[in-house]
Amino acid sequence: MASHAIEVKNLYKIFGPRGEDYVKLVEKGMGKAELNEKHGHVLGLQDINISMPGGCITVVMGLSGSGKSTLIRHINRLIDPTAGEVLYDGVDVCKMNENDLRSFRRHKTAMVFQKFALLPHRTVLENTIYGLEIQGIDRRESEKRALGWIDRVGLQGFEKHYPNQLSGGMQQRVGLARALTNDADILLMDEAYSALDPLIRVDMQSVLLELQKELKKTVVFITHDLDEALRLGDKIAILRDGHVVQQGTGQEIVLSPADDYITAFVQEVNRGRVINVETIMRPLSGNPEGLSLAAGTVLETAARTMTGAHISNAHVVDANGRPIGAIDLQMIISAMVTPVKHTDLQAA
Ligand SMILES: Nc1ncnc2c1ncn2[C@@H]1O[C@H](COP(=O)(O)OP(=O)(O)OP(=O)(O)O)[C@@H](O)[C@H]1O
Repeated sequence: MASHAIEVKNLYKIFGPRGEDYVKLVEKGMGKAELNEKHGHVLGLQDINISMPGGCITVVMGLSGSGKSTLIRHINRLIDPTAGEVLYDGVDVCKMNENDLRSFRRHKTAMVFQKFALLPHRTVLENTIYGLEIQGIDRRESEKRALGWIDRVGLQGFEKHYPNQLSGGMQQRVGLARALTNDADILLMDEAYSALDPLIRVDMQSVLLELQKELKKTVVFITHDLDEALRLGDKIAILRDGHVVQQGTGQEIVLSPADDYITAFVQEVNRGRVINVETIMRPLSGNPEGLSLAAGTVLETAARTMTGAHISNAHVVDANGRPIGAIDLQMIISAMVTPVKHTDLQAA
């Protein structure tokens, strides 16, 4: 069975008329600044290798100009690569002929944009139905589907409203309903929530997570916000100057940042709300002691539960209630405190 995974392999994008000529130089170590200075070409992406598992949310994050948008646009080939492959279910999107590409874009991918991209003169229903209309789907069928999604994103009662009658969060819900209506396996979300107020943004993250539990789409979500990445990402890839600096789960990145760039990103993170008990537990030796904590419990909750019960030992149990490890308050507190960097000590 197809996994609906996306594999990005050895992907390069060098902007400029003769990008291909410079791949070798970049492979040999020429960086973005030098390529621009000496050859007037812009290094957009450099040797990107990311597996985006089917049915999971992969977050691509990085500062402005790091290559996030360039990368996501390769997935539906709005941008052609200079070298490399983007495989979907094993087929290279970069080698598809025009017909296959059109069909892939229309049926397999849907995009949600930061600026909503809603048509102002169309109602919520008409906006949601738009993609189906283009596909020539029967009006009654497409209306039924669109109304179902409008309902699922919490906009029932607003079907006849126009975009300018809706708040930003509601407009983004329309964007999401429209994207879901065409039943694509891949959902591409480019800074989709970045323009929203913080509370609405968290609200929209919850909507996505709730829907994803059931829909299991292959979501590629671009953001420059680490909290958002940690909340949404089953997997996170962090870009800098067009290359991947680190990829892994949020826990892996917060616990072992690959370099100073990532350390700076993760420094402000509330580790107690990100790291799970099973990430730091030690193997059981002997009978399970103290409180029982479910795997998936974050450290902050574990600490609160243990201190509330005046018990400093606990064991972690899996979904079947089987003990899988042991933990104590000291381990929890150590993991919650950001490690002091060597350079900080020297500066002190
Ligand atoms: N069409 C283009 N021509 C030349 N250079 C480009 C083009 N598109 C992007 N770039 C350059 O490629 C690099 C990556 O840009 P990209 O827009 O992918 O970054 P980003 O991480 O999405 O940034 P932002 O968060 O600001 O959108 C930047 O240096 C950018 O200037």
